[in-house]
Amino acid sequence: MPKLAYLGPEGTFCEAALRIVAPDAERLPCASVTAALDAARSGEADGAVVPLENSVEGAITVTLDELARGRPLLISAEVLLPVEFSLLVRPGTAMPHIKRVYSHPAAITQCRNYLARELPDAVVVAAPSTAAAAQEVSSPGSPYDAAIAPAIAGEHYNLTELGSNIGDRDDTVTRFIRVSPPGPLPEPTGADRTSLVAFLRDDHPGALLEMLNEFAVRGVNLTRIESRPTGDGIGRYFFHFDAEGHVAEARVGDALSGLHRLSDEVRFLGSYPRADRISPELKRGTTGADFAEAAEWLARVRAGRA
Ligand SMILES: O=C(O)C(=O)Cc1ccccc1
Repeated sequence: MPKLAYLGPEGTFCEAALRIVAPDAERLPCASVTAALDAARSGEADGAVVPLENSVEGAITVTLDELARGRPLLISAEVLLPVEFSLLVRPGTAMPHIKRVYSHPAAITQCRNYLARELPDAVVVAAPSTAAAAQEVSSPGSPYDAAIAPAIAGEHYNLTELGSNIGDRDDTVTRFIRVSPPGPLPEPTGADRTSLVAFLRDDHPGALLEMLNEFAVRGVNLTRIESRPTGDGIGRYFFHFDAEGHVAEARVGDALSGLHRLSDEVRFLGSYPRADRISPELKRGTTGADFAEAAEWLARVRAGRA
């Protein structure tokens, strides 16, 4: 039974995602995304489940930055989890008593309209996770009056739900990933995603366009691109890419080697089945058979047989 670290404590969305991706795994709650990934890196856990992006708020940047640096980890699975937020208080607290609200930054930003409408004067403070906020609010001496967290966290920490489904949109989805130290890749399924990070070799006009071109000319569709600061000064960025397909497929493998040739460093972050099971539509000339036929043709040319 694998042991998987996750952003705890019990009751986070991350735990719900972990239960979907690995129902039988032993769970190791951690205080932060960094701590969960470190547990996977050190061998304290066999892997970790962490949030990567949200359909409303975008990237969970701590995860992007952690995966780009330090000991490499590979993504082996993803989960799309619909997220619904509740306003949770200690029993007996009424709306007018709420002066300080506590929650994970991604939850706070997704409940902006509700907070502006219902609690315009409340101070809103960032917590390490939604369930950490609920746990804190449940302690009698807490300086916080309410937490924004999954309803299940309210049950777990004996809180009362004063508002349910308080997110600005009711179709919000968060994408979580399972990562582990490098090892055999999941087999291609025909509906896969490949994640990677690329660092520019030198800054020049069209540098990003050249990177994108490596995907475009091989018919590889991108599902996410993100620039993140390297930390080495203003204007210095590296890039995260999610692409349709598996590195074992010719067009994806070729695009990655092209990117490798023109980048300072490419860090491969994994090829794994897409949670939505959507297969890419391949343009004529970009299928595996097309690449194989072209390689055979080139071999004939080189052998003087064309
Ligand atoms: O804090 C949690 O419960 C998490 O899993 C992180 C998070 C927070 C808000 C939306 C999605 C994920």
